[in-house]
Amino acid sequence: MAVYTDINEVDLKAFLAEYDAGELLSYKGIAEGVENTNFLLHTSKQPLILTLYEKRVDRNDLPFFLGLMHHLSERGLSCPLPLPRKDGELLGELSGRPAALISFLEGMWLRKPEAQHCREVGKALAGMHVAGEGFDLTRPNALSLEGWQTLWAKSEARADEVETGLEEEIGAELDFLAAHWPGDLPAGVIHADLFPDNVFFLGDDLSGLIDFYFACNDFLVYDLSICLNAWCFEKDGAYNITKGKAMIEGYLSVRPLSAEEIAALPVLCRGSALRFFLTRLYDWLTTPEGALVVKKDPLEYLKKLRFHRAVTNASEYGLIS
Ligand SMILES: Nc1ncnc2c1ncn2[C@@H]1O[C@H](COP(=O)(O)OP(=O)(O)O)[C@@H](O)[C@H]1O
Ligand SMILES: N[C@@H](CCOP(=O)(O)O)C(=O)O
Repeated sequence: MAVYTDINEVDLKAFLAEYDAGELLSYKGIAEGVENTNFLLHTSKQPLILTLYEKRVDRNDLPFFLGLMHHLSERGLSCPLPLPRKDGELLGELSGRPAALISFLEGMWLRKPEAQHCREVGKALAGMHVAGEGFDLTRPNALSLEGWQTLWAKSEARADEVETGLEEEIGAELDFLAAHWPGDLPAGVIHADLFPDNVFFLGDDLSGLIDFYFACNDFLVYDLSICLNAWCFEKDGAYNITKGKAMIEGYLSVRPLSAEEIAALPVLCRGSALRFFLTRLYDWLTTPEGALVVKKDPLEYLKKLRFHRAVTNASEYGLIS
């Protein structure tokens, strides 16, 4: 559940008065999500999402996230559009938190995505990469090689509580990735968290992408590796090559991949599996029992990481050369 900050009607009405958003009819907290507090608002004009940015989001990054949604939306990507206030600002404040109003996106996320949906996600991801060209703000990826080391330093001593031998295994993995991470690949704005819960569908049609709060600048194909990890494994831990093939074909139908990008895919998949393992491990070890947020299982990503370690060629992900 993710309603960390409560709001009252008087403050909300005062906040809304800064926008040309109509009269407030109703509002309710949204239980889903991990990072921020979200409310669904109905006004006399339109449904809206109100997001209050919580502590883990750096206030200095908000112009990047909100500006990016605006940029992508203007270029035809279906994603939430931040509403400007009457003074032109995209950001306000409510209950002591930075807060924004964004447009409501129709659709719901798929609990059991199939290969055809993975194809749509591949297309939409490449569409986002193309639409992101020309966005003039930049944000380095705080969750790449350096950030992993920082996170690991906070969890390393207790890692073996989760599985014996982890301290050694992850230490070696970090060394491997530091030595083999690609130096130069096509880069741009990536979503960096395009998991099933951040992609909406209406029936079998993809209706839009949400949750740009990990977006940053990095290798474009790294984003594809994140999606292969998030969408193409089954509950039993097996990689589903049919889904992977569909996702890669969908991506390639919009944006080609160079030989260097293809060759780098196995190591990038290792990196993205490690990235989600590390954030989950940190949360696993530090979230107090009884907290209102659902802790995600780090071992799911350890299994994926071990799978990628055995991959020698991108064709094992379903890529047909
Ligand atoms: N623009 C939107 N349109 C419709 N629903 C949204 C929108 N943004 C967020 N939501 C709802 O709020 C939930 C949590 O949003 P999300 O951005 O993923 O939060 P968090 O960053 O905390 O993980 C989503 O699963 C969805 O139900
Ligand atoms: N996708 C991440 C967690 C971030 O959650 P989100 O609700 O912001 O997408 C994971 O699965 O570890």
